[in-house]
Amino acid sequence: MGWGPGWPMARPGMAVGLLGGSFDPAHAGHAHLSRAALARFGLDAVWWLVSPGNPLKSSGPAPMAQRMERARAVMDHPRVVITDLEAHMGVRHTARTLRALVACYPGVRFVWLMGADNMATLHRWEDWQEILHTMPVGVVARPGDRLAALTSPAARAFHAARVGSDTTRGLAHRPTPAWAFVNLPLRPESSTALRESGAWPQNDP
Ligand SMILES: Nc1ncnc2c1ncn2[C@@H]1O[C@H](COP(=O)(O)OP(=O)(O)OP(=O)(O)O)[C@@H](O)[C@H]1O
Ligand SMILES: O=C(O)c1ccc[n+]([C@@H]2O[C@H](COP(=O)([O-])O)[C@@H](O)[C@H]2O)c1
Repeated sequence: MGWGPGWPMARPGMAVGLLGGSFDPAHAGHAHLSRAALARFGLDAVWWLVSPGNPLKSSGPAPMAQRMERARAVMDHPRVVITDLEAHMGVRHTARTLRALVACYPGVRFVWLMGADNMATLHRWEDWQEILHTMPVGVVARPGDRLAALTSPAARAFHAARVGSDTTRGLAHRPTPAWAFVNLPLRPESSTALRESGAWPQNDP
């Protein structure tokens, strides 16, 4: 598996945040998280990894082309790149994705980004400890999930690796394991709410 045509460019030393997600559909909460991550973690770019399908979700998302189109409409920012790299690589488990990207982009300082809800369940992901050893992790507050994230099995297991809130800007350059939690003005948007409201096509059966 190697770097391919159409993949985003990144120079060694660049700090790049990776926001994996179902984006079914993308919404203003994702855009808010991305802008905040650029500022709070001192990132040069954020790449959205629009997932072929969350390994823990039983029903598949809407077709990739539809989700990519919506993502591009929601997030039009010079430093945010919308990608379907996991589909190209044929992977959907994050540990495998991160392994591949680190190998394909030597010298690039990646940070895995996620909302607090995902930090709360990280211990159920494949090779989740490896994720924390592969790159620093930046977690962004989400309504209702702050406490669950900060008391989660992953947070407890990696308690000593938590970076203070005053030093999050250099997160990408920290030795691993390192993770940071940032409290932002919370955004209530969720893809579930949009699907339930009928504003987004139902999943394929
Ligand atoms: N409003 C939000 N605030 C902070 N983080 C968010 C927000 N919405 C989504 N995220 C984060 O963005 C990433 C991708 O989210 P995802 O595509 O699953 O959207 P979602 O709204 O959580 O979807 P669903 O409701 O289907 O679970 C996840 O890490 C998630 O925690
Ligand atoms: O690797 C795993 O086992 C794993 C389990 C659950 C979720 N993830 C990833 O977490 C990201 C957020 O997923 P979602 O569905 O909450 O948007 C997305 O990139 C998923 O592939 C990964």
